[in-house]
Amino acid sequence: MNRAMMMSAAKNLLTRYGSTKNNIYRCMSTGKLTTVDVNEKSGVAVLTMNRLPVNGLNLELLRDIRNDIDEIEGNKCRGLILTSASSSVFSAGLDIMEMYKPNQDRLKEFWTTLQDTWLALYGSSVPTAAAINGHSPAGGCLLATSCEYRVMLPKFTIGLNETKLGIVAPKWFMATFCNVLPRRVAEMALTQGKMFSSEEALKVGLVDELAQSKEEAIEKCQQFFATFAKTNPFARAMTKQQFRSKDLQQLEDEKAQDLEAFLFFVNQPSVQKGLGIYLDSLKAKTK
Ligand SMILES: CC/C=C\C/C=C\CCCC/C=C/C(=O)SCCNC(=O)CCNC(=O)[C@H](O)C(C)(C)COP(=O)(O)OP(=O)(O)OC[C@H]1O[C@@H](n2cnc3c(N)ncnc32)[C@H](O)[C@@H]1OP(=O)(O)O
Repeated sequence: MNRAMMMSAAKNLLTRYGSTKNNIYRCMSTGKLTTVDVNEKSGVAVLTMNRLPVNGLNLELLRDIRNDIDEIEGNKCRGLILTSASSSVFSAGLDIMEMYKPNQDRLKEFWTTLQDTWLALYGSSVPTAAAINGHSPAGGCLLATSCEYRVMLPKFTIGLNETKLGIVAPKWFMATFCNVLPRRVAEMALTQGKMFSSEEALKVGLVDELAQSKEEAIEKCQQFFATFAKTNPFARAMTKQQFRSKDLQQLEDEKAQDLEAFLFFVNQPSVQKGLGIYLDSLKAKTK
């Protein structure tokens, strides 16, 4: 984060917390594929992804999540908990249909919106946590690891499985993973495309706690936010943003090249072939 960005972030935060210390605001859901419910007492917003069956991250869902994050920030919420309306899938990651035989204009818009959603979530000044109430591969894992804290239900899986699909996780996916896991564990898991069970994820630190139900997971996320009760929100947010500034700045600087690399990679005939085979294998499962 450069000096100008830092000053602007500081100004935003001062405006937000300066005069509103004791007020609680209600956030409104902006999208059709998400809902946002605010606990009026705690001021914590629960952002629920609701694109069933698997919360595949298509352009519209990403837009809704992005707009919700902006609204939650703007409405001075005290925390953001990301979760899913499905009882078995947090998010299946990027909707592969967006990348398979794509319309090129939409493909550009899709990737740019993913970049912006990540910048907004990873760099959010509001405390963030994920209540991971289902499987969370690839882009689902990216969303969860972009948050500051993770509580997961048992018997699901989470990880960056891109190498198993013949694709490469972009640098900022990897940086997000490395912000959570020891570097050695992250490198092994990334190269293997490893999906961790909930129990394994807890053991390596990919998630912070397990919970037996979604309600319990949300409660544990709220308890995490309560650990900031005696901290100054401005100092807290600036510390988080400075801690993450290298990763954020890198994507800000390389956004155009990252988009170009994505477009080039996705349009390779061998990648298209691989995506088609993978989609068929997913569909064959349900027959
Ligand atoms: C130098 C490099 C520069 C740039 C890099 C370039 C490019 C690439 C980077 C891209 C990074 C990619 C990130 C991703 O997120 S890719 C997506 C990865 N996701 C997965 O592999 C998950 C696949 N899904 C599953 O494993 C299971 O669906 C899941 C989540 C465990 C749930 O299982 P279940 O409840 O049994 O549900 P089904 O499998 O029956 O699925 C129901 C239905 O949904 C369809 N579906 C599932 N996942 C996806 C998906 N990700 N995209 C699109 N569609 C999906 C599935 O086919 C079923 O469809 P149907 O029509 O049969 O009902």
